[in-house]
Amino acid sequence: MTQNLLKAELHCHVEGAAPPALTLAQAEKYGIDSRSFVRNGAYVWTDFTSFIACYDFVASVFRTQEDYADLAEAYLCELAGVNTIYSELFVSPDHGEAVGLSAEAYIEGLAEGIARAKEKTGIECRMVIIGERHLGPDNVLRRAKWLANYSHPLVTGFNMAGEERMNRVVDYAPAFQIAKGAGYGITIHAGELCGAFSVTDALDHVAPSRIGHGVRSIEDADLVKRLADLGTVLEVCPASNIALQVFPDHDSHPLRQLTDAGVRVCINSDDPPFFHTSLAQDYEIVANMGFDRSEINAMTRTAIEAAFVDEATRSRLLLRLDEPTRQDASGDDLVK
Ligand SMILES: Nc1ncnc2[nH]cnc12
Ligand SMILES: [Zn+2]
Repeated sequence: MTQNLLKAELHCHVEGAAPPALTLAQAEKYGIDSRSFVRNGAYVWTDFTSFIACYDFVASVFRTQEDYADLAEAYLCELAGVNTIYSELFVSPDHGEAVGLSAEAYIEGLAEGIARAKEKTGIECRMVIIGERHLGPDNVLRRAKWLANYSHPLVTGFNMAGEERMNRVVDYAPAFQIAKGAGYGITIHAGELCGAFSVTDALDHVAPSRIGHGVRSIEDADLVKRLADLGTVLEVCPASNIALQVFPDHDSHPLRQLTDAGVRVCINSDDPPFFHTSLAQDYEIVANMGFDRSEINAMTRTAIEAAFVDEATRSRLLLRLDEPTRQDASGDDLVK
C-alpha cells in the first residue's frame, strides 16, 4: 500500500544502516574477526546493551573517508529507490575518531557519499551530529563545542543518542545550549528506554523541536497534551521499538493514541538491518496499524516541515509532495 508513496526519513543512524554483508566485506578488507557480531547474515545482539556493542563493532569496520562515502551513497540510493525524497542521517564523529579518522574527515567522507547519491537520484540529505550519551556529559559537551566551531553546509543539527538510562538530561543541557546557540536544529533521544519522565526532562532542559522516539510519553497524559500543544515532532521508529522490546508488538504500539491526541509524528527506521527492517517496511508497518494513505502522507509532510533544512529546500520538498498524483503503467498511483 505504501510502496509508491513519497517518503522522508529524519531518524537513521548511518552506521546502523550498514547491511551485514557490507560489514562482513569491510571486516574482511581490514582483517577483522566479525564472528561475534555477524552470524548467518544477521547482526548478533539480544538487548540494548549488546545492540550498542554490536553497533560499535559495525562502526569500527568503516575506517576511511571512502568507506563512509560508500556507506552513505549506498543507503541513500536504497532510500531513493523506494521514493524517498529527503533523509536526515545521524552521524557520530566519535565513531570516526575511535578508528583514527578525524571528525572533519568523517564528515567529508559522508558528504561525498551524499553528493554522489544526490547526483544519481536527486535525494536530498542533511547530517545531524550525535553526541553519545554513554560517553558522558563532558564528551557530549566537547562534541557540541566542536560543532559550534565547525561549519559544513550539510551539517544542520545536533542530537544525543546512546544509553538513555545513564545520567539525566539536565547533565547534558549545556551541550544543547551551545549547539542551539550556534544555530543548529535540536533533537534528542528520549522516551525509548526510559519512561515519560525522560521526555519531560528533554522538554524542560533542552526544549527540542523534535524528539527521537518519545513514544513512552504515552505513559503520561499531561505530557502527551504538552507535546501536542508545543507541536514537538516525535521521530517514531516502529520496527525498532518492537525489536528493542519497548513495546511487545505492533498492536500495543501507541502511534494511534499519539496521533489521536494531536501529537505530530513521522516514520523512521533507526538502524534498519539491526531490526530487520527498512524505511519502506516501517511505512508498511504504519499502514498495517490502520493508518490510511492520506494519514501517512501527512506524516511525511510533518517530516519535511520538521527537517533541519533551509526554507528554500523545505519549500521545494513540500512542493514535490504536493505535485498532482502521477500514475504508473498499471494505473496505480505513483506518488500518493
Ligand atoms: N535506537 C537507538 N537508541 C539510542 N541510541 C542509538 N544509537 C543507535 N540506535 C539507537
Ligand atoms: Zn535512534
